[in-house]
Amino acid sequence: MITLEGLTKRYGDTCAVDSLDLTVSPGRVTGFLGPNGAGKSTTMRMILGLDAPTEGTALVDGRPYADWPAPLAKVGALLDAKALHPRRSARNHLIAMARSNGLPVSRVDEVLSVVGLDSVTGKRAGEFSLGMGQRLGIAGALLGDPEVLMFDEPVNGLDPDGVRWVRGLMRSLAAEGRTVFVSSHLMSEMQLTADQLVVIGRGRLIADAPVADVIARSSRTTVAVRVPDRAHLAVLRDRLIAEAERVESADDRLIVTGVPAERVGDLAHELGVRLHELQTQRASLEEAYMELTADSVQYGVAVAS
Ligand SMILES: Nc1ncnc2c1ncn2[C@@H]1O[C@H](COP(=O)(O)OP(=O)(O)OP(=O)(O)O)[C@@H](O)[C@H]1O
Repeated sequence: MITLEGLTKRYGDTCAVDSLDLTVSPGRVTGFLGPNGAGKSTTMRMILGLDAPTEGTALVDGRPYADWPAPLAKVGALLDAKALHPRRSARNHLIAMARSNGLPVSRVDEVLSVVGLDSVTGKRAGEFSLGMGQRLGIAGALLGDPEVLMFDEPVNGLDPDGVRWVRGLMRSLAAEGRTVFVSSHLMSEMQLTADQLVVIGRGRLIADAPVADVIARSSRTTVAVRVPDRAHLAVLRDRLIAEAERVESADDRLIVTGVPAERVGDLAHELGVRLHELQTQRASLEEAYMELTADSVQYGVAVAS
């Protein structure tokens, strides 16, 4: 488990992370989202003790990362896949990591096989493609068989097959009861991979909720109702207007925002209104995310929609 309390990092006038309170729980994949410059990498660096907080604490299972006697066996992380010795082979890179952290060298071949690099173990890291570098970085994160895993943009540079592989890996690590904390800008991928979402903007917490809740709360999630009888349609519309955020009508249809389909169905039943269709039209995570972060984007240009 990762626990952040009042975590703050200032660089001069820039507040990169602003009083962040957060618990990242085991047994699920937690997606860490936010626009460029939101403070995701800075937060992850502070959890790993690579940056000192200006205020607040970042604890892993109740202790700062550096206080664990074998940190790599507690937390595995991929922050920067390019941070490799260019002339060292994949295997030697991992052997050096294992030796300096008191981990068994026998684990090296196991993790190389898990990430699918067993055929290129002798190749120099400097000759690796971006995707191979990502896989080697992930191998390094898995080396200590840690309970907590953090990945900063792990699918960066991976082909579709690699992206699917990372998705399966994250899901299986969480299913084993580990804490998996992963940042990404790929919303479609996060929608498939994550159970819980943490969204930050300008260093502040915007949302911490299950993926399904983030989508359900989006104003782009609506309920479509088809009512064959016009008088019934008007009765149901008038009743819904009292509790919905918005009700639009067109022909024999109502499009309702802010009331779940179950409630619309119950109301129709109460009012004796016959329905021909009742369907939730869910927003995509991307739509929900764009709405949540609309006020927090620092580096952007207007896009005509
Ligand atoms: N070493 C540093 N010195 C000064 N400012 C920094 C430093 N590291 C980060 N920042 C600033 O802190 C803010 C947060 O940056 P950070 O890299 O954590 O964001 P991020 O959410 O990871 O962004 P991205 O999605 O672009 O990777 C930015 O304004 C950035 O310019």
